[in-house]
Amino acid sequence: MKTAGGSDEAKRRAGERAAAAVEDGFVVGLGTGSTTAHAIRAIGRAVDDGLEIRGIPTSFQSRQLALEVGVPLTDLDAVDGVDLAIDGADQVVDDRDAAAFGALIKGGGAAHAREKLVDTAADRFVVVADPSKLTDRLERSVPVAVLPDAHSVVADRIRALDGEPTLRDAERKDGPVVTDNGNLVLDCAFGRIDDPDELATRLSGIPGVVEHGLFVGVADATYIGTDDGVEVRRY
Ligand SMILES: O=C(CO)[C@H](O)[C@H](O)COP(=O)(O)O
Repeated sequence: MKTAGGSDEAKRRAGERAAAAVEDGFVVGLGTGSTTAHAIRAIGRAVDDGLEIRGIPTSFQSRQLALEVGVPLTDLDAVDGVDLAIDGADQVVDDRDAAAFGALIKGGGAAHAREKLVDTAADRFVVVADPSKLTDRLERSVPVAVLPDAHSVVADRIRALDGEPTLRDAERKDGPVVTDNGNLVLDCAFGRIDDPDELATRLSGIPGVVEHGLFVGVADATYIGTDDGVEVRRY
């Protein structure tokens, strides 16, 4: 599992703090990545101790981990709503004076399409992160999941928005990353993103784009694990 950036101890603190917010009877969105994995394991331990919840995984990875640790699973079609979603992020705007305070870039694990579906369906969406994810302005490449047939035309449209798209290569497989839903991923560098909301609208308007990794106005809070505690930002 990818663990780049930030200490695993900080990730564990953030994940376990979020898991502690899960209440009996909850339907919980289970995000993807190394930080959320700590939350899923903690939820699994709570289920062992009698907590009754159902989880909705956002990826093959989170589904497998949930099954391994005994978290009962369901899906969006089978529930009336999602009480809480817990998910990681690649960058989080942590400038209280910025209009985009709390905006995220996600998709480092190429799971952002299902993550956005589940995270936005939740009554409450909590981001779990370590301090390496915090930034004044978003500036990492934005993952854009595209229909396979559309990757070159979408890449042209990204260039027209002054972005530099790179088709994400797979590791230990020839060719590109193929997402859990059979899409390809363009990692799109835009430099510093001053208005993520506007960029998000433009990206969503490109035919062939399945979903992009800008999450603007979606998170309710971020739990930031540090080496000696957890800081909470509320939006
Ligand atoms: O968006 C994601 C997957 O698509 C992850 O949540 C994001 O990449 C953070 O992962 P990690 O907690 O391993 O740093």
